Amino acid sequence: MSTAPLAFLKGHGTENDFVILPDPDNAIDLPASLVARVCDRRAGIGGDGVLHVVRAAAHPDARHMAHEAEWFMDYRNADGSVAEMCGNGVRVFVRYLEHAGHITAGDVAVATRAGVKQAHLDKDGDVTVSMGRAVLSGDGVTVTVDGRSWPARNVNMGNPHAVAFVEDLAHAGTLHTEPPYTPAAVYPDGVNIEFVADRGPRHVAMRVHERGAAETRSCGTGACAVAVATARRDGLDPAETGAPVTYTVDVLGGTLLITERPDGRVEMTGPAVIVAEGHIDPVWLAGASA
Ligand SMILES: N[C@@H](CCC[C@H](N)C(=O)O)C(=O)O
Repeated sequence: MSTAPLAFLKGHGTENDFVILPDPDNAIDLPASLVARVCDRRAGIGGDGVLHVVRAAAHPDARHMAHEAEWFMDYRNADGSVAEMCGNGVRVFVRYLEHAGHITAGDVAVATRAGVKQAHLDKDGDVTVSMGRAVLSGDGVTVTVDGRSWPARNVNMGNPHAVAFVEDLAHAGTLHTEPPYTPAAVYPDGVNIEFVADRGPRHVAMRVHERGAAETRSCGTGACAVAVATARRDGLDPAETGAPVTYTVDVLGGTLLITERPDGRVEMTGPAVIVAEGHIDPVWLAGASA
């Protein structure tokens, strides 16, 4: 276990917050227990997840993408589990690359476990990410909270989502624990569950219970899943009309703009903020790694 001081940054995207661990050569030993300790809001730094920043060529999960993207977002949930993709995380990852002097404003490709994502960093600080295509399938689940049940649409954005339309976001309850859903077999690897309420034409609000992190104040892949599920509910499909469809998605920590293009690509635009940077105390690190 390493006991050298470890550089970290703290960042957030619509208050989905992350501990950023720059590690270009993939030299850090990062077991799930250490990720969970780092993300602990009382005994650690605190975050919904870790953005482990590694050169694609240096990571076995990303080497095959190194010809397309220099950097790999090795994403970990707060409980230490590995996730395929994180939408808010990609925006913060891009903001970090600029902060560290690796890129300037403009276009950048980021390797993720859900493939290479093209991003654009605006001069005003917003980041737009081409998130790929949403895959909707019929085999959703029924989600239950406090005696109320809703059918939830199954949407895959590289990671799994179940999208439930509710009358009132308060009906999602406290979300301290994962809402029960049936049948469980639909999501063998777990699922992120979004609760959605209408706010106006092409405008919704959501809350989310994230796999591996409990309720968070935002989920970028979740907002994309919500926008596409809402478009279909509203009878809108850009592939049929040839016109892009944009939804405003309010999350507890801000607002994301989600556009689905006629070719099926989903784009997400939102803020990305670096809050602080420092070093993890080597003594704490040795204890946390033990
Ligand atoms: N907050 C993220 C999603 C992070 C991963 C998710 N919890 C999972 O396990 O799939 C986002 O902004 O997309």
